[in-house]
Amino acid sequence: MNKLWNTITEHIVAPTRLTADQLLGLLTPIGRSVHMRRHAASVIVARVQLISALFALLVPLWAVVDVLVFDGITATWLVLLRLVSAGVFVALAWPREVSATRPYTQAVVMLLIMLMVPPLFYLVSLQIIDPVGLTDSQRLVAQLYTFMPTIVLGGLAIFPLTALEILLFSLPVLGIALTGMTSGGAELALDQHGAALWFMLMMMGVAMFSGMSQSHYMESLVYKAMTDPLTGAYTRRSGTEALELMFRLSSMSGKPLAVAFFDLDHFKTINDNYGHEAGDHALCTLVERLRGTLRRGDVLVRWGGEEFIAVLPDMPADQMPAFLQRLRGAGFGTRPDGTPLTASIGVAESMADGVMDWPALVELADQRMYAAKHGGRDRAVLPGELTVMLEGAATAATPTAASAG
Ligand SMILES: Nc1nc2c(ncn2[C@@H]2O[C@H](COP(=O)(O)OP(=O)(O)OP(=O)(O)O)[C@@H](O)[C@H]2O)c(=O)[nH]1
Repeated sequence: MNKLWNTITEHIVAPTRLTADQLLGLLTPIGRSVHMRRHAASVIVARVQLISALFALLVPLWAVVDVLVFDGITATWLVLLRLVSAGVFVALAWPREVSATRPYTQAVVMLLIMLMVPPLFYLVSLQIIDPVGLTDSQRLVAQLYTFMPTIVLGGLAIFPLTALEILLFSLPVLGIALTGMTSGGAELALDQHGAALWFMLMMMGVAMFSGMSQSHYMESLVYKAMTDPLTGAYTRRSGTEALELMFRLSSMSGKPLAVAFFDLDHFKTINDNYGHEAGDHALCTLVERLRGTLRRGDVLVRWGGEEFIAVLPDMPADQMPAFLQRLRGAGFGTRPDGTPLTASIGVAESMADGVMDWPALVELADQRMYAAKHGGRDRAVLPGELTVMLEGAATAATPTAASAG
């Protein structure tokens, strides 16, 4: 079964492989990390600006065709419509910074506005052009406008969007196209409506496939640039960027942000007794276990050699014991001699600790990690200096119950 899955995903998203979790991430943006969301948002904003700049030039230029083909009044209305559309495109193309706090919202709004202009142009053009008594050339130009919603659906393919996003962006465009078809009078017969709809749905499918591949490719590149090659955790540099953004977002939304600082106990003895490779293996196992426990949207950072921090958005201090229970269940892996690998953990939470910025939050978690070390290791110190013992945490096969003291 696994082999079949790998073969399928290898061919679909070659040259990279796709895990079930990654596939879920391509279907819906829910749970995407802030980093990925910000990268996707900056790609979307940049592309919207580029296409809008192009359309800001092309849309008024096409007025020459309207003037040559249609009568004076129709051409005047169409030219006016073109000027309004070009104005919207100019506004979208205008140089601007990607929002530091709400990049995704900005990207969605800009993309939606850009996508709605051509279908709305088509809808209004139906009111301007009288379908009765059109000459051949007038009919040809008018029919070209009916393609606008379809072109927009195809255009979605150049954005790194998930399947759900493509669907949501397509719905208003399809709605306008249907409205246009039903108000287009006798010019478009029902059989043509069917073909046009079928074509639009196909375009939507192509856009979905392309958007998902782009998202996956973008995420792979971003992932490579941001992660530590040994463990796959975020590097300290990308981790601090994520922390800064997540702290700002949590302050704005009034939600708590927690940081758990992990330091493996007596890690040096693994290197000394079994070699550096065994030490590397232990670090990778730790990250794998932590990953299994963290939620989508949590961020795991390799802060230093055998020090890691987990950034946990929307995690109030009173949920920490449950979080530690889950950690205990997964364990941190074993030493080469089979004994459990243990860690000392310091946890800080923005609201319970009343900290004003992310460096203070990390500093506090670090201090509590040291308190856990000095208290005897293999334990966690939480806000309010509550200590949670973690004995046995590393025995992956036989998780034990937590005891707070
Ligand atoms: N194998 C391996 N070892 C590393 C890596 N990065 C740091 N280390 C080692 O991690 C060890 C950290 O040792 P210490 O800071 O003395 O801490 P410890 O032995 O874990 O003891 P306590 O923290 O006091 O429990 C050092 O020996 C580093 O060389 C790495 O990427 N791979």
